[in-house]
Amino acid sequence: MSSFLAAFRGRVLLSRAYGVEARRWMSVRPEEVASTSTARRRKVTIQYLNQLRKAGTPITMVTAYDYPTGRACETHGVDITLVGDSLAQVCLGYDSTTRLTLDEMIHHCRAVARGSKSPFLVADMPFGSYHVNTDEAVRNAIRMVREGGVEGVKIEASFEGVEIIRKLTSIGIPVMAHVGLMPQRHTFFSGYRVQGRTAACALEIAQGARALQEAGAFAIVLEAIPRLLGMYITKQLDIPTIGIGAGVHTDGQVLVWDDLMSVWGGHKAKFVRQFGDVKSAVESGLKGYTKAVRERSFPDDAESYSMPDEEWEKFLKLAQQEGLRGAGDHS
Ligand SMILES: Nc1nc(=O)c2c([nH]1)NC[C@@H]1CN(c3ccc(C(=O)N[C@@H](CCC(=O)O)C(=O)O)cc3)CN21
Ligand SMILES: CC(C)C(=O)C(=O)O
Ligand SMILES: [Mg+2]
Repeated sequence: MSSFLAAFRGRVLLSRAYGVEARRWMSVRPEEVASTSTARRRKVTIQYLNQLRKAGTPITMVTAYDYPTGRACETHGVDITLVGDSLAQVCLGYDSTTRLTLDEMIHHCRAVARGSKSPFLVADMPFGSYHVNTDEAVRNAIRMVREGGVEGVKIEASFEGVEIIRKLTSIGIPVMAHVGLMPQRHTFFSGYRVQGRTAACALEIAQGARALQEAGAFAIVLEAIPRLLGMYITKQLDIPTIGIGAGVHTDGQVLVWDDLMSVWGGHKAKFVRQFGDVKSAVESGLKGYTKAVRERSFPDDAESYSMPDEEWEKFLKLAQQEGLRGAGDHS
């Protein structure tokens, strides 16, 4: 499909989903979006992401699980903030994302949403919240939008996600697909394994990705697949691809906050690069604090409060009259 046709089709799909207001809104330049009367006043829209893709400007996506990380993503110009279900492991201490409940996810979405106004805000639908049937998936996605305040949802699925994506898109909930390594299926696959290393498996992933695009996904995460396959799927599709362990030729990249900031002390996948060193900052901060408290160098006078000398003298007299025991009165 030519990119013109794709853009047109995307526009029709979105117009159908969002109505006349969206058609007007979508024809404005992205830098103007913030000043339109749209409710969220987002700077980063689906249209803007597609423009980045067409311009060959890589899209940046980072996970966030709370208000301060949401604020940081906003302040430092991240394009998409993802409330990933990695939340379960890096933030809540579960051993798998499959343990995360929808209520827990929504609780964190609300915090991130309060801190993140301009990046496009997407959240993972937790394991089990979209698997039983399409009606339940719709009901739960609506909760994530209405209660969680997210703009789009992400689901880990290949062909089996087509119907859900079609339905959610038709009612105006943008869906990001996620193929390749699907962490919510780690038990079935006996671990977190690179996917698509054989011709047959690669073909299945490529065809699945195409089907999810046709179903209406606005973007797709490619996780842990060979870089050649990441490049192939990116060329094949008209929607942005966001890679994590899918090589450098995808339209964008995503990493887990705790991985890229070196907070996460657990297993580190091959695709992780540590750009920040929060772990060292935390270590030196806590060591310094506990040492200063123990040697009574914290707090100093500037970090505590004073009172007028005459009030202090009056207080001591009053306290003595009342029979209180205090400073210099312990013997
Ligand atoms: N901290 C963190 N980062 C993540 O990226 C992440 C989470 N947690 N939790 C949820 C899922 C789990 N993910 C994972 C976990 C492990 C590997 C991993 O170790 N993969 C092997 C592949 C080995 C192979 O098949 O050759 C690796 O060595 O990279 C990959 C993705 C991605 N998600
Ligand atoms: C790593 C990203 C893509 C994710 O799904 C998560 O953080 O849960
Ligand atoms: Mg996830």
